[in-house]
Amino acid sequence: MAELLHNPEKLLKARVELLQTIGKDKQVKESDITRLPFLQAVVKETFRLHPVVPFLIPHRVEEDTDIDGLTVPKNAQVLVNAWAIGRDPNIWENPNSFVPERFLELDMDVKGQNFELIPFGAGRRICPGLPLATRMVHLMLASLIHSCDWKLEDGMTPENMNMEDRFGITLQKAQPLKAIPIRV
Ligand code: HEM
Repeated sequence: MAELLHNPEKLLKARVELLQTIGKDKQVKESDITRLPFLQAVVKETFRLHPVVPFLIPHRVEEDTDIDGLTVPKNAQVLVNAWAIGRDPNIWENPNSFVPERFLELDMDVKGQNFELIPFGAGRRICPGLPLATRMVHLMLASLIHSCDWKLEDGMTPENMNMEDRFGITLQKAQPLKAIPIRV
């Protein structure tokens, strides 16, 4: 929601997609999500810029492991910086910009097959809550956009919003978002 309010043209685009696909008077259902490619792109772009668990969960190496000539010794604790991977300029064009459209042309998802985008981790310890979480995130975001229009609190504009992240086990907005719903 913060990125959408920071980029109102993307919010409008997501809203138009919802209105054209679902209509004004029906509620969004889980089964509608596959018909909402722009909404899916918005969620991927948000996971890229603001991964919920920025360093994943710490892993311990079971045996000396060679990666591209670098030896990671047995018992080392490994943190995977998903936040930095999501903003790596060698991978992403305009890495710090919120451009959901980039995913419309990319065959890439968040299920651990594309190491450029791993908000749920990958491999045998990938998040087991992924199917539930992705359904709920899409459904909640779609419902918020579809049922209301949104504005920022007084004095706040898209340009002067603070979009910095605060790091911990989970990522938070450095300055919490205050958004005001407008019934439509
Ligand atoms: C948007 C929501 C969520 C995100 C982004 C997320 C992300 C993650 C990440 C990054 C990991 C670590 C993976 C790794 O280190 O390779 C993880 C682990 C885990 N997640 Fe989630 N998660 C979410 C929701 C959920 C939900 C809804 C559940 C349960 C219903 C859940 C249960 C777990 C469990 C049990 C683990 C530990 C798995 C293991 O170590 O084998 N997560 N999650």
